[in-house]
Amino acid sequence: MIEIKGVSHRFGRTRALDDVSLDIGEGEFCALLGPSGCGKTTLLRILAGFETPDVGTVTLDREDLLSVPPHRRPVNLMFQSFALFPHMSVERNVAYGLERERLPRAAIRERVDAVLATVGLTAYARRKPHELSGGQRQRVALARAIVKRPRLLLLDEPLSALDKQVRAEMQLELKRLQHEVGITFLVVTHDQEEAMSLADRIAVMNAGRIEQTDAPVTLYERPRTTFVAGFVGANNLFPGPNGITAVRPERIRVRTRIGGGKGDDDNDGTVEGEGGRLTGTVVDVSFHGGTSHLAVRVPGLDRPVLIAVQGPSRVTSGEQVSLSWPPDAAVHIPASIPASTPVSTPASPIEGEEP
Ligand SMILES: Nc1ncnc2c1ncn2[C@@H]1O[C@H](COP(=O)(O)OP(=O)(O)OP(=O)(O)O)[C@@H](O)[C@H]1O
Repeated sequence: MIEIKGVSHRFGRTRALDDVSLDIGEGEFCALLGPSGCGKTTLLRILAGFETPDVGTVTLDREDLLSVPPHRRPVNLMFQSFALFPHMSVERNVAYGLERERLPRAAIRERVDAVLATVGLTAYARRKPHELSGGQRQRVALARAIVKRPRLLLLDEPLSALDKQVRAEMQLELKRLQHEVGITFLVVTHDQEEAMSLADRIAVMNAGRIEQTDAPVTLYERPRTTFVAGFVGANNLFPGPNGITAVRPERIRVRTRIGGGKGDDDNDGTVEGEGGRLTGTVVDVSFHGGTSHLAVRVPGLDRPVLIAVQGPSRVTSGEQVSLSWPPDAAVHIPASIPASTPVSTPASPIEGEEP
C-alpha cells in the first residue's frame, strides 16, 4: 500500500534519513524502532506531509503521495502529547476534525458515538480532558485519529506518557483496535518490547538508516547486523575473527564447576563458531520473579556474559561456572556488514560533508 523508496533528508549537516526504503502492506501494524535521534519522527513527518524529503519517493497505492498537501492525505498523525483541546469535552474533541470537514451533524454524531464505543469511552463523552486518566486521554486521542478514517495512522510514541501498567493495557488495546478498524498503523517507538508486542513487522533504524525490517521473532532470532543484535532484546555479542557471534541470554546453560576449575568442561576462552563453551566467575545474580539474571565474567571478554534462567538461580556470586550453548543458539554476523555506531549514540553530523 505505502512504498517508501530511497528517501534521504538532511537538516543542515545532520543526515536525519539516509536512503530509507520501506513497504507497508494494507492493514499491517508496522513499527519503527530505534534510539533517540535515529530519524523515526522525521520519517513520520514526511509521510504526514510536514516535511519534504531531499530525495526519494513515497507512493500510496502506487500514486505519488509527496505532491499531496498534508490535509488532503488519507494519513493521520497522532502526537506523543495527544494534543487534546482542554476546554472541549471528549465528544467535541473527537468531533472536531469531522466538523471542520463540514460533514452533516447527524453523520458526525453517529461516527463519534461509534468511535467512542470502540475505544470504551461512551460513559466519558461529556468529560473534559483534565477529568480523565492518562490512559483515557490516550483513548480520546486515538478516537480522534481514527474517526476520520485515514488509510494510514501514524503514531509517534503513543504510549510513552503512560505509566507501566496502563501502558501494558493500552498495548493490548491498540492491537485490538487496529484489528477492529482495519486501518494500517505505523507506530514509532524506542521501546523494543513495545515494538515486539505490537507490530506485525518492525523496521529497526540506526543513524538515519533502516538496518533490518522483519517480523519480531525473526528480528530476535536472526538479527542481520551487530546493531540489531544489540538493540533488539538483551544479547551477548562475542567478537570473532570474521565478525561477531550473538547468543541470547536464555540460550546459555550454566553449570557449576566443582573444585573451582578442574572440571572436564574447561576451555581456552575462545568462542567456537558452532555452539560454544566458556568458563568464568559469577559476578552478579538478580532475581526478577519468573526469571533470574546472571552476569559472568569471562577472562578475555570485555563485558560480562549475561544469562537468563527460569526461576531462582542455583549459583551465587563468586562461583566458578561453565557456560555452554547449542549450535543453533549462535547467530553469526559477518564483519562485512558495517558495524554500527553504539546503541545510545544519536545521528551525528557527517564529518567532511557539506550540507
Ligand atoms: N527541525 C530540525 N532541525 C534540525 N535538526 C533536526 C530537526 N529535526 C530533527 N533533527 C535532527 O535529525 C535527526 C533525526 O531526528 P528525529 O526527530 O527524526 O529522531 P527520532 O528518531 O524521532 O528521535 P526521538 O526518538 O528522540 O524522537 C536528529 O539528529 C535530530 O537532531
